[in-house]
Amino acid sequence: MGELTPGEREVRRGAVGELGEALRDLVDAAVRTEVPLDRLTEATGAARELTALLSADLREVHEIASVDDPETGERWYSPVYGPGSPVAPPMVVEDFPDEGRCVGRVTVPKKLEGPPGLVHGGVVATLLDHVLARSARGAGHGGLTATLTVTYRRPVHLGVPLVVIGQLVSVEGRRATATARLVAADDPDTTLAEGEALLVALRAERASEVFARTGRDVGAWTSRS
Ligand SMILES: CCCCCCCCCC(=O)SCCNC(=O)CCNC(=O)[C@H](O)C(C)(C)COP(=O)(O)OP(=O)(O)OC[C@H]1O[C@@H](n2cnc3c(N)ncnc32)[C@H](O)[C@@H]1OP(=O)(O)O
Repeated sequence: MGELTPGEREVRRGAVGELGEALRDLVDAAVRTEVPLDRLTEATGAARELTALLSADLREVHEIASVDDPETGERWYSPVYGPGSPVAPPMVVEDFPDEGRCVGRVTVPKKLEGPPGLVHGGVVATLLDHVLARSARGAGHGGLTATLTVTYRRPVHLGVPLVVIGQLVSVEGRRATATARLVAADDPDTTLAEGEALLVALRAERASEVFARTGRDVGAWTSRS
C-alpha cells in the first residue's frame, strides 16, 4: 500500500485498532480456554481462515506500516502500546515532554504471564524499557537502549492496574540516562520494579544504514527528532 492521506490514515488507524482489540480478545480466549478437543480443532481451522484473509496483502518484514508515523516514531503495531498489536498488553502512555517524563497505564493480561498469576519478568523489563526510552524521546533525545538495569522489588500481579513512570535524568552529547518506576495504581508509594537506562542516539549516517531496509527516513532514533 502507498502513502495514505492524513484522512485515509485516520480511518485506517480506527480499523486497525478495532482488529487489534478483537485479536487481543481472541488471544486472551486462546490462552485461557479449556473447551473440548473438537472445539480446539474447529478454532484452529477458523484461525487459519482468518490468516488467509489478512495475508492477501502483506508488508515485507522491514517495511513500516501505512498507519505509522516514522518521524515521530509512533508505531501502531508496537508490542508495548500498539492499538493494532495482538501481543501488546497494550499500555496507554501520556507524554510530558517539558518535564522529560512519561506515564504509562497498563493492566497486564494472562498472555504475558510468567510465574502463575504474575507478570513475566521480561515483560516488566519491556514496560520499563519503553517508558525509559520514551521519556528521553519526548524531550528530543531519541536513541536506542544501550544498557538497561532492572531491579525486581516485589511480584507484579496480572489483572491489576499498573502505572509505569519514565523520567529523563541527564543528557551528555548523544547519551541520555533515564530512570523508571513501576507501581500498582492503588498503591503508588510501593515500588514493584525500577529501571535505569543509557540511551544512545544514532549518528545520522549510522541511522541511515540501520534503517535503510525500511525505505523511509526514520528520524525518531537520532538526537535530532
Ligand atoms: C513514541 C514511541 C517511543 C518508543 C520508545 C521505544 C523504546 C524502544 C527501545 C528499544 O528497544 S531500542 C532497541 C534495543 N537497543 C539496540 O538495538 C541498540 C543496539 N546497540 C547499538 O546499536 C549501539 O551499540 C549503540 C547505538 C547503543 C551505540 O553505538 P554507537 O556506535 O552509536 O556508539 P559509540 O561507540 O559511538 O558511542 C557513543 C557514546 O555512547 C557510549 N556508549 C555506547 N554504548 C555504551 C554502553 N553499552 N555502555 C556505556 N556507554 C556506551 C560510548 O562510550 C560513547 O560515549 P562518548 O560519546 O562519551 O564517547
